[in-house]
Amino acid sequence: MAGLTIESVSKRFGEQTAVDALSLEIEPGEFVALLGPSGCGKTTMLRMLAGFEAVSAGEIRLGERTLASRERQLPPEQRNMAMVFQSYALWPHMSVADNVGYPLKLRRLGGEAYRHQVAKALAMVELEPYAQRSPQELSGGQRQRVALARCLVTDPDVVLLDEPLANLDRHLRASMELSFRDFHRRTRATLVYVTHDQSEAMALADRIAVMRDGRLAQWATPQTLYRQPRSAWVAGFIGQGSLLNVAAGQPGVRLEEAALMRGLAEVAAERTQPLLVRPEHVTVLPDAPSRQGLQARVEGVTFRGERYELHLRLASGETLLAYHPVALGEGLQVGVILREGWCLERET
Ligand SMILES: Nc1ncnc2c1ncn2[C@@H]1O[C@H](COP(=O)(O)OP(=O)(O)OP(=O)(O)O)[C@@H](O)[C@H]1O
Repeated sequence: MAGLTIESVSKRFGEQTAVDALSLEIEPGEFVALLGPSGCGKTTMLRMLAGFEAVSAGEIRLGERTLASRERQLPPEQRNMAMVFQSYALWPHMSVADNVGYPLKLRRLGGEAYRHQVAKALAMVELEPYAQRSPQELSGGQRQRVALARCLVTDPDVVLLDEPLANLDRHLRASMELSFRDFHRRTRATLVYVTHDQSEAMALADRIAVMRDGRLAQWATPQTLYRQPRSAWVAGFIGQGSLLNVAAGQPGVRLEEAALMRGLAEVAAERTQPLLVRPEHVTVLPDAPSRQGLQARVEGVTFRGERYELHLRLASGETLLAYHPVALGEGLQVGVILREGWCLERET
């Protein structure tokens, strides 16, 4: 199997740059998410991988083979990639099996080889019992699995997915996340998955390319993005947390409790290093008689089932999000201890 290389790829539509010198090195069999807000260029990047859009600059390669450069654009059917769209685009008048086999018919495959490959693809998404049904007789999740089987039937090197769960309700999305992971484990296909939903990207992908305005903001595992986001923008996009300024540390450094608490005690003018504090690293002391830690006021309380989210305001005026096992009254003065924080790049 071959890896997918995206090297300094740009796409311009007239004056507008939709993708700006993006580079990614994707391992064979890797599950990669392109994540970012609406308009950041995710779909344009996917369409350039598929061959539906030409690149304005840069190069896309699968192993040693150049798929796209300024001089050379391989047509979609010669790339051995398959794409799954948000709308499943199934033929309503064909059975599930015929829908799945359609790409094979286009390649003029018939007989036993055809039947075998359709059966294998249906088994991959656990839809064998539904082979003779029409797509109208299936649930949204099952239709999505038919679309997956149809893209798998030709044994593609790379599967491209454009917000494949966007049309499903929340409950179904969660169960489809599990079936996507399962699907990936069984096929070991290289998957490139476009989404604007960070929790979906975190749950599914081996690595995530976070995009902003056509550029790569960070390229890392979900764990690294959560624990070591490069900038305040990435931190704000991934998970929950608070941004404070501290007089300690430098970008890319983790601060432990003692250094962090000292750095926060400084006057505002000295506190120039932006810092991310995740809510699970905040300890709230509701009735600290010694007035330990920083002082804060409870401004809002939200019940989240297994815990409460506290919206706190520090004496400095900055806001801080914390988790707490029980509800606290709004307006209550509390002490807070920040057990760790992550120093971010200063935004330019
Ligand atoms: N064919 C086109 N002609 C002109 N501009 C385009 C074209 N396709 C996309 N764009 C512009 O390029 C930018 C990136 O669009 P793209 O669809 O790739 O974003 P996206 O991140 O996939 O957004 P969404 O999540 O909303 O689908 C947008 O500003 C969009 O308006």
